[in-house]
Amino acid sequence: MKILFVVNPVAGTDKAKKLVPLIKEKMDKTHIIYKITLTSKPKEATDITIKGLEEGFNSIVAVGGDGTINEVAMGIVQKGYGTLGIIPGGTGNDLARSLDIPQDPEEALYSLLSGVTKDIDFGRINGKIFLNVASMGMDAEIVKRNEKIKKIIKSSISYTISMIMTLALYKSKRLTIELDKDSIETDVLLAAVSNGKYYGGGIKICPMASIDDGYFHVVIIKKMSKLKLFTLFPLVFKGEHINITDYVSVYKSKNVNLKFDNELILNIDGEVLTVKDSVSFITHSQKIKVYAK
Ligand SMILES: Nc1ncnc2c1ncn2[C@@H]1O[C@H](COP(=O)(O)OP(=O)(O)OP(=O)(O)O)[C@@H](O)[C@H]1O
Repeated sequence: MKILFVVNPVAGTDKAKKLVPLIKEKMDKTHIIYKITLTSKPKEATDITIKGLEEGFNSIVAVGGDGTINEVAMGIVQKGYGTLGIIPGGTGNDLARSLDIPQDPEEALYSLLSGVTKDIDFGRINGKIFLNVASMGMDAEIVKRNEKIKKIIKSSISYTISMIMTLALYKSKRLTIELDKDSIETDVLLAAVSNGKYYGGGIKICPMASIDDGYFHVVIIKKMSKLKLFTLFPLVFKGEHINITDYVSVYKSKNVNLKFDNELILNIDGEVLTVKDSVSFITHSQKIKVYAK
């Protein structure tokens, strides 16, 4: 094992940066060759990963949130080798949660050093990859709004505030959802293409999603009255919304194509992307090796 730790100093409003001394202290007690590199700008983690793999580091550990993990994974996918490690240092850390990686950074490091790995699926969309959840509709608007609010309120409560504001203001969107075996046209509040179970800081959007089964689970929440929405929404936190079958459907599919008028805001592993007219989510035949049990 030769490990490169890629630390995003701004992840989790500097939570990841504060983990550097802990990583040094614990790693110095081992005989493992390691290096710690801090990113200096967005997207740089991909280039750092590629360079690290070329220098002979076989394990690249993302120290940050889901955005950092995604960028490191992109480097591993581009090179076609290397094992991904995760030390949760972000705000939400939902992929770690979906993978049962401890939220405590020290425990996550020990778990990683035990060397157990798992091959996980990932999806492709417009040249990007996603490991956890790609979603659209109300929740993508929540993430977009949260990007503004978290600059003012530097705490995970910003997400709750964004959520309440969006619940009150959001209008549904007409989508045609093409799956392997079905095509559905409906007004949706939210649709989530899930590889992992959790997003948004622990919301169990898709309890039946399995990160290594080769499929996406697609959760579709249909248009409903605001009153109904306020009663149904709390159920999402525990994954109980899927029992409200009048409004919520779940499909299993290898590929998903969405068609819509004008623009759609997507939330891909916590990052916002705006797309036009249509977008496809494709399961990739390649897998990513991750330190997880
Ligand atoms: N040095 C840097 N300066 C500014 N932004 C950076 C830097 N390094 C990485 N980034 C960007 O920070 C963004 C957020 O990272 P990340 O998702 O890991 O943290 P988070 O948002 O706190 O956690 P989570 O997604 O789990 O809620 C990413 O889009 C990444 O490109």
